[in-house]
Amino acid sequence: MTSTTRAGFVALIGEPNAGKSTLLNAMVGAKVSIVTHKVQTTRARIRGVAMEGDSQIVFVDTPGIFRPRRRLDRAMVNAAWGGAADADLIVLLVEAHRGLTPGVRAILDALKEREGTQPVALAINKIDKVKSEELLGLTARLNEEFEFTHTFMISAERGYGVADLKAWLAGEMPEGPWLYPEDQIADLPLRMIAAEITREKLTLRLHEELPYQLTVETESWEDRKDGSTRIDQVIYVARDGHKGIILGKGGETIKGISKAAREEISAFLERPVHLFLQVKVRPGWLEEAERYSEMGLDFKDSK
Ligand SMILES: Nc1nc2c(ncn2[C@@H]2O[C@H](COP(=O)(O)OP(=O)(O)OP(=O)(O)O)[C@@H](O)[C@H]2O)c(=O)[nH]1
Repeated sequence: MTSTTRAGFVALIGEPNAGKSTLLNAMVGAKVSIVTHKVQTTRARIRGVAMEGDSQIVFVDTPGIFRPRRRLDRAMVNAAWGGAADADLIVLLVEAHRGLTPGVRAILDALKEREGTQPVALAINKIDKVKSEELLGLTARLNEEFEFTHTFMISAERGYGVADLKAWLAGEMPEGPWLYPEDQIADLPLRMIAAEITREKLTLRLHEELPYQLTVETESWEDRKDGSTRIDQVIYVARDGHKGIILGKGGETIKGISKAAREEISAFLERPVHLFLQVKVRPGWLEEAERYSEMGLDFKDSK
């Protein structure tokens, strides 16, 4: 008998400090932990990919959903809900010892407006901090407020209940082919951030000259024994003329972009980086736009 593969997106939401990063690391593995605390400064939304049996679970980021402070954050709020809206499933993380705070209430209100769009599971985290009677009371109260598909009681830090949650998520993912090749999973958030940095440098350098139909993909990633990382990226444009703009006279423009991007990626990874950029014309780019938005990169609002 052949087994069926499953793949889908899960949005982990909750107040700051609820334990999202800790839970993510517990489900995905250590590599993401380097990224997660810095990832909010980027617009890349994929925080990690977990495999469980034949299921691939892609965790999407929801940066700063509930406390927009600056204008930039506003855009992130939209992006964040975008992430949640595209997700097959939402997991709301609530801290056991803090319970139904005004922040959690605000999230529940937002969820209620979207009720029915997708299943929402409740994960009460940090259960190591409370007594079981309190936990039962809180579970009941939260379930009165919102109709959760399922309630989990976990300690992300100690690992209690994490395997159950992960197994359940795996079973809830829609049937379909995996979204990412298995050998790229560990690096995926890094790959996306690196691509996003290069894209940002293109934007800064080219301003309004920047072709709207443009995308950056990290094609290969190699952590070398000498402690450096080799990254190959392709900048895809829709027309030949766009390629010329990006290269600049004698390749001056792309050189400048490459240097700026390399420095920032290197600072981000905290290791030396060798960055190789290539510009390719891909006329069918627009038709593929859908694919990129699936990957969590939203080109429309970044013009
Ligand atoms: N006692 C206890 N502490 C936990 C548990 N899970 C996470 N923490 C702690 O809670 C704090 C916040 O955890 P994070 O994973 O950074 O929370 P977050 O939701 O990603 O926070 P933001 O990045 O601010 O949104 C850290 O100090 C964790 O060690 C748990 O199950 N039990």
